[in-house]
Amino acid sequence: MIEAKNLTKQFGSQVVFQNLNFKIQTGEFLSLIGPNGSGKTTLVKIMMGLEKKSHGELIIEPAQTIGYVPQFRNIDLDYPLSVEEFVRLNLKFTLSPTKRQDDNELIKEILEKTGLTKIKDRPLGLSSGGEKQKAYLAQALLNNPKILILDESTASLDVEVKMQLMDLVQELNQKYKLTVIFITHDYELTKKYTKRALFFKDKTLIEVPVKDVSEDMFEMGG
Ligand SMILES: Nc1ncnc2c1ncn2[C@@H]1O[C@H](COP(=O)(O)OP(=O)(O)OP(=O)(O)O)[C@@H](O)[C@H]1O
Repeated sequence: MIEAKNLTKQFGSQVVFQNLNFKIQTGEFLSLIGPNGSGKTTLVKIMMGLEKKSHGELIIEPAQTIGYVPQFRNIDLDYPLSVEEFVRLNLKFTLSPTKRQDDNELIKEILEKTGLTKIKDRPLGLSSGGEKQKAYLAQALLNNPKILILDESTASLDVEVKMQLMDLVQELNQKYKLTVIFITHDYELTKKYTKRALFFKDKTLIEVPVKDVSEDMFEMGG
């Protein structure tokens, strides 16, 4: 479980958000929504220990490791690594043959889980947008996370490809009780895949059941 108590973040005199109070239960699939600049990325950075909170508390059990899938960015056609080599980048280098054997097993399992086994030897640069994004997802799964954060990971993918990626994430959520936090500006995906939204409004965070999520919550700006 993740719990925030009066969590506040300021950059200098600029208050990004104040007095956030929320709980995220293990195995939940929820969206984190709100206008540009409302604090979504800042909040997940605090969760990942990359940014410091200003006041309040954020409690995450130590065993709840976090995997992070970034926004889709295209990769050059001549990028030199294969899909499998790219996924391996997140493994720690080891000289131990036993550890290497375990790593090989792990990579095999992750490629299988993410549906990348068939194309593992293909140059990543020549893979489709959806396949590239699955490779980022596979990297995020390497450390056996209990919480997966998707940071606008479906933005700029075709609708069908977005759905395929989200179907895969949903399967992982259900099979492994993975907690999924989906940062998004996509109304349709929020409605289809998540049960609940945390909505940034007026520098605070409101908990909204998915049936009450409306399109105007996704309007850009502030
Ligand atoms: N390191 C920083 N120093 C100063 N201000 C920052 C820093 N990081 C973020 N901010 C500011 O904090 C606010 C929240 O930014 P954040 O990136 O968390 O918003 P967001 O909701 O993720 O936006 P978007 O939907 O556009 O990605 C913005 O006003 C941003 O300019």
